[in-house]
Amino acid sequence: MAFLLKSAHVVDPAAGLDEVCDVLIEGDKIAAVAPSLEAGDATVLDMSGKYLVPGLVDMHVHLREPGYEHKEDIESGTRAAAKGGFTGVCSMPNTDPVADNGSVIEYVKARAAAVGHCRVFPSGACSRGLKGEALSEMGDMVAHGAVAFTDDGRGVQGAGMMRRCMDYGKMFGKVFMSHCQDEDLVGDGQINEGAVSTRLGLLGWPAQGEEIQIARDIELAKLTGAKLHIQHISTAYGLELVRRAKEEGVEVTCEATPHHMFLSEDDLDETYNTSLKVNPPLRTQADAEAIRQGVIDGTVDAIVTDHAPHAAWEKSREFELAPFGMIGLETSLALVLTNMVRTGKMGYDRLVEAMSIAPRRILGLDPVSIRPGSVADITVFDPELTWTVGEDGFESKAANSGFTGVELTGRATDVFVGGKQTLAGGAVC
Ligand SMILES: NC(=O)N[C@@H](CC(=O)O)C(=O)O
Ligand SMILES: [Zn+2]
Ligand SMILES: [Zn+2]
Repeated sequence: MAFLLKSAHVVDPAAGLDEVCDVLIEGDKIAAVAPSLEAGDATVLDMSGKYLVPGLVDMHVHLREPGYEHKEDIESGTRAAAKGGFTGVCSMPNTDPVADNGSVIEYVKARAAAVGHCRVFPSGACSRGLKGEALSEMGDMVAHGAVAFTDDGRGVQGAGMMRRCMDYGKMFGKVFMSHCQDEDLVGDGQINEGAVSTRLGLLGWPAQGEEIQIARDIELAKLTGAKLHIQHISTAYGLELVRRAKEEGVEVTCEATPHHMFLSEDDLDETYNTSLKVNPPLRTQADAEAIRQGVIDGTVDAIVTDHAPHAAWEKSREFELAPFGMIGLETSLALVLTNMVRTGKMGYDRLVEAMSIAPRRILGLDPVSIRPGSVADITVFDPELTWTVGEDGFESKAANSGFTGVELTGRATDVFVGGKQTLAGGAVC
């Protein structure tokens, strides 16, 4: 199958492209990129007015399969990813059974190959059963295609355990993605500790409950030489710790979510909207501003969703009993376009770095670029398309978005994965 994508505004800092041109896809590869290409036998798609970028990758996604298919499964989660403009996602291991050995990794890959609407790069647990007690089968998982290690959903509580994970696992060359949460300090904390938690009568979760483990893991990365990636960073000081470590030359990267960039504890009110209950919690407006600044200046390497679907009945409970997490795959690109690019805070090139180039680099995936010979993983979006979150439902099985009812401008229209169209005119194929 061949496609000629005509007259799109191509942005790819890795290829030095920021101009209107045509892109020819033949088979699974990009065959040509030039101002005016002949169609030949190719299907011609007019992309004028749209932006075309190297396929977006979300390196933090909970697909929930195996075990929690009532929340999401690999088909529905990757369907949501395609709708949101993604060509690939990194799946988290907090499934049932936990992805802590090669057979669960193999299962995720096989399901993704059979029913997926995008590529799935599985991550594997650091510790067996996410218990923080014994090492997972890291070598077995890597042999079956795991791209990273993480106990996401929990912090590894013991510093000695984290050290052993890093010391052993670093021989596989994969990155350690750290969910930073000191359970003793956070306890049953529900939202950020401060005036809002006091007013709403909810137990507080101090910033230090996250920052202590960020500081610890940076020190452990220095001790072991392992590659470290801080997940869903939410506080200004946590980001400052990463900034300083980078300046010192430590191999550390970090990611942030749109909800930590564009929402804050001040969005929580007496409605006790459980969609706003996330781990780590929404912080202060100053924290959100610092995270946005970090995305602009590159201290935040990657924008991720931490797409965490839950069934309606699980979220429709008392705030303290509802699980943590919100969905994000279908809103991430639009939120960044609306709040960062349209407002002039950052350019399309920075968006491509944070949502496409950096995630692949951190996970050690093959780079994708808009140039001849590259794999044809491509995202096309209309920067002028205005829509309201949730108005047509979600492709995800879940609806626990913190942005429902918000009007956004910009949306993915077409996606290609290995030359195969997975989103066409806004509809998942
Ligand atoms: N982020 C969340 O609030 N929830 C995640 C776990 C996690 O990412 O830590 C989940 O699995 O539901
Ligand atoms: Zn987490
Ligand atoms: Zn997560």
